[in-house]
Amino acid sequence: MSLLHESIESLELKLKNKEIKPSDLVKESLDRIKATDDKVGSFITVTEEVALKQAEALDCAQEEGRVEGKLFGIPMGIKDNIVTKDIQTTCASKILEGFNPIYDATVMNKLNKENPILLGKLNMDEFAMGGSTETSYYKLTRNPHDLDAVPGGSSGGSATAVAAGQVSFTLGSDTGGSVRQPASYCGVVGLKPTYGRVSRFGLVAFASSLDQIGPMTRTVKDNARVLEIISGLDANDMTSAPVEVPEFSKIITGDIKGKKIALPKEYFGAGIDEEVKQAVLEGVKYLESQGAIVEEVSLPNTDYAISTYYIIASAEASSNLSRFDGIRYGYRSPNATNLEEIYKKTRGEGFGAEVKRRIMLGTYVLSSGYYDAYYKKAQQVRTLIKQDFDRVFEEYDVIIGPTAPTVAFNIGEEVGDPIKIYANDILTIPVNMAGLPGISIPCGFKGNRPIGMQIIAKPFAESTLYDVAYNFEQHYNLHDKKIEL
Ligand SMILES: NC(=O)C[C@H](N)C(=O)O
Repeated sequence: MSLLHESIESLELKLKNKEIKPSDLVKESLDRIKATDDKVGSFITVTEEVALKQAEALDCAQEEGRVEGKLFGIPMGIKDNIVTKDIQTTCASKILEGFNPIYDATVMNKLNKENPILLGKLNMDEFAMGGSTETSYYKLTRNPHDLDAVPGGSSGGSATAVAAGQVSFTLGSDTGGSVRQPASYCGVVGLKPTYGRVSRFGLVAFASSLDQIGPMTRTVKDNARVLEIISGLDANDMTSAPVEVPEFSKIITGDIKGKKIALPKEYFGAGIDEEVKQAVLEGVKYLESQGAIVEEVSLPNTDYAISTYYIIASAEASSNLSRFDGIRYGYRSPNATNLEEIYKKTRGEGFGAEVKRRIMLGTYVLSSGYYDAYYKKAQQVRTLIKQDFDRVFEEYDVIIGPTAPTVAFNIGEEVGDPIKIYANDILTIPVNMAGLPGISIPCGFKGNRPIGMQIIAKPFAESTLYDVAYNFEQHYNLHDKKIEL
């Protein structure tokens, strides 16, 4: 088994005992990227030079007995919509080609204090708009379990880099399922934290009332470790919450005796693949055997989630993306002869079709005369969706269902049909609308394509999610499986 298939905890021990050096890990990571990335396509930018330099410095520190930080020497990859100082950050868009940010996102500052090693920036749907990573301007990403399948999206590269054993962990971002759905398709652990748990400062904004950055890992404990590092109040993000950050990785017990699990009937109804449904229900049966109490509930407004999301998210996107005007960042059309043309041509040439679709939709629903009919109505429905969850959480600790209605689909199968792609998020979007934490963990296969189980909890109850997920991981463990590529 390669080092990159070991847990962060186990690597930490080896590094402390000087059995391995940070440069061994980086070398293994770079070798694996070189051997596999032309097949899976996880990376937009590989930061080989930065990684080797960091490894050299950490090798010296280790020599001197200074193995400091919770991620000392651990190889990581970051979704390309999280800004990294002096390292190209493209959001997988032509409009940001060659854009080198002048500062690090808060999550990067927090990670860097723990001494991990950055291997590069990961592919995604353009500006995180999509569910298959097929809207990237730069390249196609393939599912390591089946190269004919999409990896999911928008954090497709973040999922494949972990699944293919290219790095130990990655960060993704989740606006309507973009961490959990690719985690589900690629058989890794992906968490969307409670809205406000993690600072969004330096995450290129898509829909600010929904976006959260989340860790993608091989194991539940690795996930908890990364979350406890990146969480916390940040003066640079007024929506980050002043709540205590537990040491999640230390308090996981996996004890779920007496925990009440709710199964929403809408999450197992029409449109959900039979094998996906069965795998999740079997998983729930196992949790019941561990002492949990399982009951059926209803989340009656689930049906309205997708239409509501595409109004709210597009409205916010149309406003957020107005900053890409050819003046301030990245690409500027060479064909413009005056200011007006700079705006129009830069945006016309720089944005892809899906991004343009959302900007137009968002501008439309915010325009006077339509605001009340669409945007205001969507905000009202969002409240109803949140109230559905509030009611269930009065009695239950967690809600469980599939992460996505199906396993990964074929590359090219849905890309021409946005409505089909949007429908894949039916089980993840409501969680963003209500600001709740949700995690996807592997729970089976359909053929060679992984199935994900989603666990949802009350705001800031990530430790409850981790307990249930950790318990299940002792029973169903996918992370030892090495994928041949
Ligand atoms: N960004 C996300 O979380 C995914 C969602 N599929 C979207 O395209 O908006």
